[in-house]
Amino acid sequence: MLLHNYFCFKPFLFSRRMGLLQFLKSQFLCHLIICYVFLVSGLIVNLIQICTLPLWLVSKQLARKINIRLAYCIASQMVAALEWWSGTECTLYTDPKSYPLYGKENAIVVLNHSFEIDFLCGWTFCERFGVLGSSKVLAKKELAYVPVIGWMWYFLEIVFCKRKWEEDRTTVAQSLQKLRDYPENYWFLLYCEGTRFTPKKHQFSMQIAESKGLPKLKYHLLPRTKGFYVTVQNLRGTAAAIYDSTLNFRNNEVPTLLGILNGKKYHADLYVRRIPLESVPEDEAECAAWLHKLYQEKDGFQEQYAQTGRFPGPMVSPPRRPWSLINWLFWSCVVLYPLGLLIAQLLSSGSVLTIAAAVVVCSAVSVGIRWMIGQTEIDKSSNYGIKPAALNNN
Ligand SMILES: CC/C=C\C/C=C\C/C=C\C/C=C\C/C=C\C/C=C\CCC(=O)SCCNC(=O)CCNC(=O)[C@H](O)C(C)(C)COP(=O)(O)OP(=O)(O)OC[C@H]1O[C@@H](n2cnc3c(N)ncnc32)[C@H](O)[C@@H]1OP(=O)(O)O
Ligand SMILES: CCCCCCCC/C=C\CCCCCCCC(=O)OC[C@@H](O)COP(=O)(O)O
Repeated sequence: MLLHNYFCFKPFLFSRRMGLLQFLKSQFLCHLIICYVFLVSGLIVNLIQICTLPLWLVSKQLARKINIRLAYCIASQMVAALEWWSGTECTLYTDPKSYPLYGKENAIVVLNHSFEIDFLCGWTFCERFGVLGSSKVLAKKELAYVPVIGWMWYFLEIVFCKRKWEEDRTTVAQSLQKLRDYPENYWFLLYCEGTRFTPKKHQFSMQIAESKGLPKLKYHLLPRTKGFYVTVQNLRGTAAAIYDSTLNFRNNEVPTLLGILNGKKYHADLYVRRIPLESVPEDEAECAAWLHKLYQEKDGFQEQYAQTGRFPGPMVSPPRRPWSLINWLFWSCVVLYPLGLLIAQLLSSGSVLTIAAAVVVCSAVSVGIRWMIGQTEIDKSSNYGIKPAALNNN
């Protein structure tokens, strides 16, 4: 019961209306198994990543390729939870001429930051276009310390920022330069809003828009232009295009990672416009103005979605691939078999002390995972964007 409360799930009673599978998906034991597989296999992968360190000195490109596959082992488990466990559907609205290029070139993805699982939907599209292991992001530094994902990112050469421009201007540019000879295609994700959308942050950022004489946005925070400019300048000649991506969910749903774990099915719609990188101005002020205009257009697309329930352009549903499920089944076998043996041994030992110790370890794992899930929750979002930079409690 204690463990159950940590996960804050609504108690489910098996009713005739609810299928057996749906009932199973809502069970705490299933969640515990999924989280256990994720955590233990993730830590094993982190350990293997550490073992690749000497290889970086001998063959950097080989070390990168190995780490791309290792990262896939972790990230695709979360994608499997979304597409195979919860059955969430992902529809793409895009120009059919651009479609064949997705996954075949390096690109900078500009995405709205309004949903707790927007990063996971991004990952799902990465998986479907074969760039999941290599995908990158400009992430806040705090995420580097999150076990499994944050540690994996270190080996993936993810670009971290402190959201303090005086410090970021050199470190971000240096990290981006290192990606110029990356051996496989990647998408570099940039949340130009810099933080997740909340009504308070929106109000604050619109005051800034007003003070700058910029039109107000209804569905986005005012974009930060410096990270965009530095990314475009440093990836020019390497990235072919900007993928301007606007995400929303059907039926005004507010998706969460806990919902996914609970087997709740959502329907994500993503509108993507491919914009050749050469059409982004090289001059910093013009580049900033270009980004502000882009966000005004994105706001228009969200307005259209709110009014009509769809984005412009033709729809396609890139098919889900079996690899994320196969990867999950593989890691389940690897880590559940020894766990089964251990539990059998524990029970046959009959030692109350050992069983109590096992329960304590199990509770600690649950609390750890709950903290990790908390990183995705908007009500635990930082104060960034509502206070002067010096007072930020990231
Ligand atoms: C076909 C399919 C296509 C697509 C599929 C979709 C996606 C898949 C792609 C890839 C997936 C890969 C990975 C996904 C996995 C996980 C990702 C998870 C999470 C990571 C996300 C984060 O951590 S977001 C937070 C970190 N990132 C950023 O902040 C990026 C944006 N920020 C910037 O660019 C900033 O400029 C900065 C960080 C570089 C520097 O920060 P600083 O605070 O110092 O900012 P500025 O100097 O820019 O700020 C001052 C200027 O901003 C104006 N402004 C606007 N609003 C405010 C406000 N509320 N408060 C204060 N200031 C504000 C201000 O006026 C200043 O303007 P100037 O004109 O003076 O610049
Ligand atoms: C197989 C399923 C396993 C389920 C258990 C998964 C446990 C969760 C694991 C890792 C969670 C960490 C993921 C990191 C991604 C968080 C993305 C994010 O949204 O970051 C917020 C950042 O942009 C802005 O931060 P603020 O809004 O300023 O604060």
